[in-house]
Amino acid sequence: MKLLSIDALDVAFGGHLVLEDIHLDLARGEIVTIVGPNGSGKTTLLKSIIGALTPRRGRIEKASGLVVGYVPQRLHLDATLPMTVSRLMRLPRRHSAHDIESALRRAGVTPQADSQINDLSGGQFQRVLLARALLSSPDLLILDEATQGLDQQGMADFYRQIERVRQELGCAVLMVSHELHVVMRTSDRVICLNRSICCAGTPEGVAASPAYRAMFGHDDDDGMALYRHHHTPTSLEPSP
Ligand SMILES: Nc1ncnc2c1ncn2[C@@H]1O[C@H](COP(=O)(O)OP(=O)(O)OP(=O)(O)O)[C@@H](O)[C@H]1O
Repeated sequence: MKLLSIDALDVAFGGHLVLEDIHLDLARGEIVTIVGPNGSGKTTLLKSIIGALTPRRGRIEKASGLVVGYVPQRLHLDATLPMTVSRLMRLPRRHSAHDIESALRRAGVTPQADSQINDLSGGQFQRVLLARALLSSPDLLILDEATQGLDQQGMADFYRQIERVRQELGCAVLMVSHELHVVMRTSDRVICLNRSICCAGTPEGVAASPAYRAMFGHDDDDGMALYRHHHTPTSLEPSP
């Protein structure tokens, strides 16, 4: 069943067309990653899906009652204002202490509810944002560069957590990432965006496509080696 169907979508800022003729379907339970250079329209596409931007043309159809959880690219918090984990989790809606605790656990982080946000590591903070998006038990989880600022290990751990969440909730995941090597291991499908969709398909198919190679060169060779290991149980498994 389709959760989301995007048809002939154009989005413009002023007279400047940022997304052109986007067609995209999402099914329950799949992990789809959008890759593309800076300014290629990735965030604009996610914001259009959550309804924060109005398209110039085209349609975005959502399954009836679709619940979307959104982890934004950045969350600017005033470092001088005290803010506890519990308070952040209750913005903008109140949730029970039990629900907050189970969302944090599901996101793989267990800070004390009265811990200060400013005292969390980058990885813990990203997981608190993920937990916040999980509070509504989403059918579709949307993440915009959720691993920005994390080191390689933190990133790999974070994406493993996303796979666990997908398994537990059965939700679809649509995410933007610049981490090509991790994307290749985690995603069912990759969409390569540069104002319009240049290529799309399985990670291996996209990585082999001329459009993708023209955009990203061959920097992903290590990542593809890891990816192949991942899918070839007889060869060496990638190191965690
Ligand atoms: N609110 C806005 N007003 C005007 N132009 C905008 C606005 N938001 C985005 N843009 C422009 O739209 C284009 C696409 O931006 P977008 O943030 O979607 O790209 P992106 O692929 O997510 O980039 P990055 O990888 O750097 O995050 C850019 O040229 C950007 O300057």
